[in-house]
Amino acid sequence: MKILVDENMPYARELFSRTGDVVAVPGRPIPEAQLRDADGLMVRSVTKVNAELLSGKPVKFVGTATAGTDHIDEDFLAAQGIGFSAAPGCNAIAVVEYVFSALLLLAERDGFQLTDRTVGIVGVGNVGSRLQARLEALGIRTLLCDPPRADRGDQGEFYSLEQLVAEADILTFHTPLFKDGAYKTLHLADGALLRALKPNSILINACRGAVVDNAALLDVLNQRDDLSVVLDVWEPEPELSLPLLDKVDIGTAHIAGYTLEGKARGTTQVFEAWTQFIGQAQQVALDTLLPAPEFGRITLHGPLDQPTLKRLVHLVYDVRRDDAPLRHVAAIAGEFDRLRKNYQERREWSSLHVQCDNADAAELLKKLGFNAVYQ
Ligand SMILES: NC(=O)C1=CN([C@@H]2O[C@H](COP(=O)(O)OP(=O)(O)OC[C@H]3O[C@@H](n4cnc5c(N)ncnc54)[C@H](O)[C@@H]3O)[C@@H](O)[C@H]2O)C=CC1
Ligand SMILES: O=C(O)C(=O)[C@H](O)COP(=O)(O)O
Repeated sequence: MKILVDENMPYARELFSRTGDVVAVPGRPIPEAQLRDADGLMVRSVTKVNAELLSGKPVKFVGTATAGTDHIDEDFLAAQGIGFSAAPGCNAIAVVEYVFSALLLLAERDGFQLTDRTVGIVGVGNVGSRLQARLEALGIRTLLCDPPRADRGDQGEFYSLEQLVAEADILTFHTPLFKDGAYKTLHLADGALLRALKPNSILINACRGAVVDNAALLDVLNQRDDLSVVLDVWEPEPELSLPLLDKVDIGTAHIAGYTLEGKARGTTQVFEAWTQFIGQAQQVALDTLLPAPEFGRITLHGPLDQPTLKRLVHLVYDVRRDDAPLRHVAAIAGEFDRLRKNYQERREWSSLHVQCDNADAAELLKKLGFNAVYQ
């Protein structure tokens, strides 16, 4: 059995080689000749999987080690009887921690308390719901917008996008990219929405670039200098708008989900789906794969206020480490993907063991996802 895996999938070689011969390939562009005798194809979001790529090829199963699936023609796969699995939720914690890193940075820069702000979350799935839980643990008010969930009658209070725009100080997008249909998200944040944002709002997009109309955003930023903008994703990628990058407060190369844990979960989720598909079901415990983190243990004396939380969060991950390199190389063809391929190891907050001498601080840090104890 031959299995093609994207070279940007940690642990793929060691896992998939348990079931066949593994060939690691770049995802953009994928070397199509390698598909002529491949049984399995494991991709990331940069590979468009459709009739053009797979017609006439023997591939029987496609896995994507990602949460988003807009790069996959699922109807085509189903029509051809090709098995498919994505990795829902694999990197949701990473995206949440990216958002926190950015917000704590902007709060320090602009001198505000996050507890004085209302956060509107658009798309309340794996990312959005974890973000809500952590914000609420800190006492930060959230407003949720998720029409598919509201229409399904899911528990919770859901608001319209218009209500979020009218009330939220921070608006953060965590939807899939749907190009059409009842819940279309293409250009969900269009010129009218962007112009209507409250004064001094923060806009965050860490889902898919085209959920925010990037040309309209640049127009609005040329007219309004009160907005702060955090963009991890761009329209289009990898050729982002350099004038827009120049205008945003934080700009990164689609790496919000790139913790080692998040990527490894993506690999293990599709590996488990593949082994089930070929009738050799296997399960993988993530902690048997991951190395010890660079910073493992720290002692926190006293209570947890916002500046202390910011220092702790930034010890694990400071978003500026990804903003500066993008600005440095964005004008050079191929560098967006190179930054992503050579991504410096990043870990999740749970990798940091925090010993606290304050019981409330320990309790809160645990709720936020740190490995905290009171002693
Ligand atoms: N920047 C990055 O590195 C990453 C980006 N993503 C992107 O973020 C998206 C969300 O990720 P997850 O939370 O894991 O996905 P998910 O599928 O768990 O949640 C998406 C939520 O959006 C909701 N939704 C759908 N249409 C909507 C609409 N028109 N308005 C408001 N809400 C809508 C869905 O009902 C669902 O609850 C992914 O589809 C992916 O494109 C995900 C992980 C990493
Ligand atoms: O999971 C998703 O959806 C994402 O956006 C991934 O973090 C993107 O990473 P790549 O698949 O493009 O490496």
